[in-house]
Amino acid sequence: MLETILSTESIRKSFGAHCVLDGVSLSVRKGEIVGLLGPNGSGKSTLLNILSGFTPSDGGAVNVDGHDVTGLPPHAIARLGLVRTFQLPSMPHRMTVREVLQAGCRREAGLGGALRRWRYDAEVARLLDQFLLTRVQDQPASALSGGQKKLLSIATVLRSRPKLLCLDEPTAGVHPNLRSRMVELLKEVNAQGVTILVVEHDMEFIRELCGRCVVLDRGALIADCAPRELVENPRVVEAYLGKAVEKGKLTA
Ligand SMILES: Nc1ncnc2c1ncn2[C@@H]1O[C@H](COP(=O)(O)OP(=O)(O)OP(=O)(O)O)[C@@H](O)[C@H]1O
Repeated sequence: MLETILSTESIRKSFGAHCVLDGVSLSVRKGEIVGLLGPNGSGKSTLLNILSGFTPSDGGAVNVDGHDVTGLPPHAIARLGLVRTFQLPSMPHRMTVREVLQAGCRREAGLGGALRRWRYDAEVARLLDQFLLTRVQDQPASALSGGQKKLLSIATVLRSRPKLLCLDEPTAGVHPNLRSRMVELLKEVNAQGVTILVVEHDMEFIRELCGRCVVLDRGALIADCAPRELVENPRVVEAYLGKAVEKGKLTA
């Protein structure tokens, strides 16, 4: 039985009178790649924001690798091993791609100047190569394409050697060729021991990448199953389309 790396218990969140998360409990085991799915507005990003400390919940608890992180700020949660990327990564204007990656190392490994940075050059070069960014390493990070920014944001958070990587729509706006490469990359990252929770609408991507999916609808968990089982699940079909759907034709 694999150990649990992430669990949430009865997470609740409302914005004014709008209840966005209504008691969400889920868990992720070490080594898994789990897809977090749901129609637009179902609360996926809000849940990710709560897990990573960017938004306070109204109730419930979050546990990361045995630590109660409920209410902790993002940097404290990151130090415990949970890092995340954003749907629309923004990049600094005055830093090159390489400089962004060099600044991404974890505190205990040291951000402290040229000498220590020199020791990380090999790893930066490896990440640039792995994430197809070597050619653009001297360009301003803000000048990258949308897809390249997503790759850079994943590479950057990996510098802190996370235990759990949470991705918010990594393929949105990304060319299909790069999408396939992203599946390979994330599988490589996972094989190196990083558990992954990924919010995504692209069902093909989910099918190729994830071993398991959890589905949110109107703030409640309605499914926890293998990706191939999604089209068989009437609650999921109903949530996405509001009607029955031909087998294999479910799209998010
Ligand atoms: N800061 C906020 N203030 C008010 N309402 C918010 C806020 N953040 C999110 N919401 C609302 O909460 C609901 C869920 O939003 P959320 O972004 O979590 O959904 P999502 O499942 O990630 O959607 P999508 O797939 O479209 O990105 C939406 O109705 C949204 O308008």
